[in-house]
Amino acid sequence: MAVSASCTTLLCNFHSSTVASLSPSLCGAESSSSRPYSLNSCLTSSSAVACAGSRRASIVDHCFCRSRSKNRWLLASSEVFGAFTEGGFCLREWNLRWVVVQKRPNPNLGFKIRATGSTIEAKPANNMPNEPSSSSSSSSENNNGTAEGVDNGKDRLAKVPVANIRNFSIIAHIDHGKSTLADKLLQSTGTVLARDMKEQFLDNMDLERERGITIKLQAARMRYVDKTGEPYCLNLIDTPGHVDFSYEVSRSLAACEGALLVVDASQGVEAQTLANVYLALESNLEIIPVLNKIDLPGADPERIRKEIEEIIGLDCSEAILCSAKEGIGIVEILESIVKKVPPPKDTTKEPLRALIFDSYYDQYRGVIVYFRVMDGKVKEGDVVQFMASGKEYEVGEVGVLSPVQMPVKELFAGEVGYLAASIRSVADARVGDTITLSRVKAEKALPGYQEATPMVFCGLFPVDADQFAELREALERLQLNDAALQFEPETSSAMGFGFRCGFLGLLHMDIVQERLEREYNLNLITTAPSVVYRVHCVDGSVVECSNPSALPEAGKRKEIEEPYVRIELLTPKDYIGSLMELAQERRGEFKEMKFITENRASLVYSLPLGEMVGDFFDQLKSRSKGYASMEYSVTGYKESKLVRLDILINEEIVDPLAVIVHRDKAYGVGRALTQKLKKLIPRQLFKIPIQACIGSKVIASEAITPMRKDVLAKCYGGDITRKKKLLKKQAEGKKRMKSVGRVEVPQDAFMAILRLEKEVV
Ligand SMILES: Nc1nc2c(ncn2[C@@H]2O[C@H](COP(=O)(O)OP(=O)(O)OP(=O)(O)O)[C@@H](O)[C@H]2O)c(=O)[nH]1
Repeated sequence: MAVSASCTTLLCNFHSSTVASLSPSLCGAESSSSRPYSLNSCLTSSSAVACAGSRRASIVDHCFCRSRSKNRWLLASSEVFGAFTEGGFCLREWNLRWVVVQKRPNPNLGFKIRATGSTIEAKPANNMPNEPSSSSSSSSENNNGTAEGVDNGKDRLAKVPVANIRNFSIIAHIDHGKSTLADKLLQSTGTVLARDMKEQFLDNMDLERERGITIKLQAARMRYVDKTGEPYCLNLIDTPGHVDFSYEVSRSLAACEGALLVVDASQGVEAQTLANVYLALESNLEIIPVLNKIDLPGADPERIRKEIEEIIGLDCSEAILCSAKEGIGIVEILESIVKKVPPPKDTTKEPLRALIFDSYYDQYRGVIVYFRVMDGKVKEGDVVQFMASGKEYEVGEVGVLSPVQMPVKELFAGEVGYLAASIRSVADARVGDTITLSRVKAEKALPGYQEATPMVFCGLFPVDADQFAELREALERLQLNDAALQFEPETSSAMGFGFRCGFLGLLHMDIVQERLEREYNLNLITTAPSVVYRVHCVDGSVVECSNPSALPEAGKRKEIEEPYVRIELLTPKDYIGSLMELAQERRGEFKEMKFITENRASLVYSLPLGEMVGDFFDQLKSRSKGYASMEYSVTGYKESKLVRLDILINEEIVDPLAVIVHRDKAYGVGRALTQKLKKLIPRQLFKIPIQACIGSKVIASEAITPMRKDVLAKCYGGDITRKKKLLKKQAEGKKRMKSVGRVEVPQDAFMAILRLEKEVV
């Protein structure tokens, strides 16, 4: 039965908080849901616009109000898919939207609003094929949980029994196709409209799209009706693949019961495939192997199937052959998730325990917390307590991520969702904390996550000193959504005021720096990255030092320890030699080598982390023609013969150029660094000496010759005394300039150390 209504073409846009403050009875409207709405303000809003064009939109979370005086109905929605961009009005914002229709639409049906020319039609979603609509929170109340007449995208907010919930994650080595597969799953379950689909849908940061990598984990709830007609709720948690972000992977795995292990059918098992599989096995997840990219000419699924069995010991007889790009094998994957991933335990009756796996700060709603309900249930209005911080808040909204936020009434054990409770500080609701109810507290918190510890540090200084306050604010904001980012103020005689910042790795550092420059318009100078050294002083104290220029004086130090990592390299056998050479050049201690298949070997080294911060990864890729991959984990600290190498430019120490190096490499580094700086620093009108020193001992020196003005140009003839006088005056001028002159050190110079390794070793 189609309910269609031609209507006045009025779309009004309100912020939910304004609307929600007015009661329907006050403004002459009846509501079919318990939410209050303001009809009057809706109708008189100046932001009402006529909708032209022939775009379509589907509406979720709708509710109806009727004007008593006029026989008209309003359809309100907290979210509208599809963009009516005509007239400069875009529906894809986080506001309540209203559409005036003349007949009351049936609230039990999902709706699509079709805008054609100057009319809007409201039709039940079932009658509009090809575009997944969604029903609503009201539909979740009405839905009886059957699959009859429902396609997958619709009713994804509907409650299904716990036995029909599947929480899973996708793990893979970087670029093996996680995000592409996630896109296809969203699309084929109708969670995202075909028209709205864009590559890497879950990667919503600009940087993620540009670089084609996943940085932050994302979650999406899908509805899948299996071949027998049984509806399932699938919660997908997408994870990043780069080694810097393996911390995020472990967080998402803790919220799941199963994982799709995606392996590129031409490249096979890579270092991070292994690392992530071990993480998944540790968390007792059901692993479903998926061989992706079978459309590639070089794909050899049979070989890779064997490789996975040999290396990981996982039964791959039922591995799914897939091409995420071409959409092959997607239904098999969905069926397999439903059949193989175990449902969560039904612990709804127990006191609430929900594990926070992510959070971010929204400037209007406070901290938004993403969590998985392990036991119990939580609903709007509940007073919850965050067990680690002890803070209590009243829940203002709970909802699911599908993948945009969609409010629901209640979340039960096994479900994944978000809550907003006007939480002011991220510290109150830390990732890894357990949420419980304030009136019925859980006895024990869930095991949380280890805190992410920054491994790489560097100084960030604004080029323009006036931007210091802006830099602090920008870092504070970024930190709200990136718990792994650390910073503290730092002062340097050469660079002025700035911050010493800690990152998970070089990629993380690069991303933060780029976001600061791009999103906050800051012009920054970054110093060379360094690791945290542990200095044992003669007076018995132990100092942790991430800033080479702050290393205690040689006389005060007893010994310096540096962090070591266990690094595993997976490489085709042809490159074993060159990779062993690379590891040894970087002071690596050989641990073991084994052939994981006939053609591929795994090399394990113990290596100082400081030697990896630099061009190690680039070297690994270039020496193996891109075929090798690596994975590392920090093992602890070890004593090393380290010294601080200072760089003096124009006889002044430039703190940010100081580096901590191994004693045996100091001369090589000193020489290469001074030569490199000579090329990078522009010539001045005076001579600039560049020296590398250990303590007061100069171990390498270079000089930048001055630019010379020809002061004798106008001095014709042979008056030698006049010429001498002019030259003397010029020499004095240069001396004075040298004493007061500032040498501008370009940004490239601070990064020179990163590109030295090849020249030194
Ligand atoms: N030919 C082919 N290419 C694919 C397939 N799946 C993914 N790709 C391509 O492989 C590249 C990497 O895919 P992504 O989905 O971004 O890989 P990812 O594992 O999510 O990478 P990260 O998010 O950085 O960890 C992209 O260029 C995709 O277009 C496939 O089935 N066939």
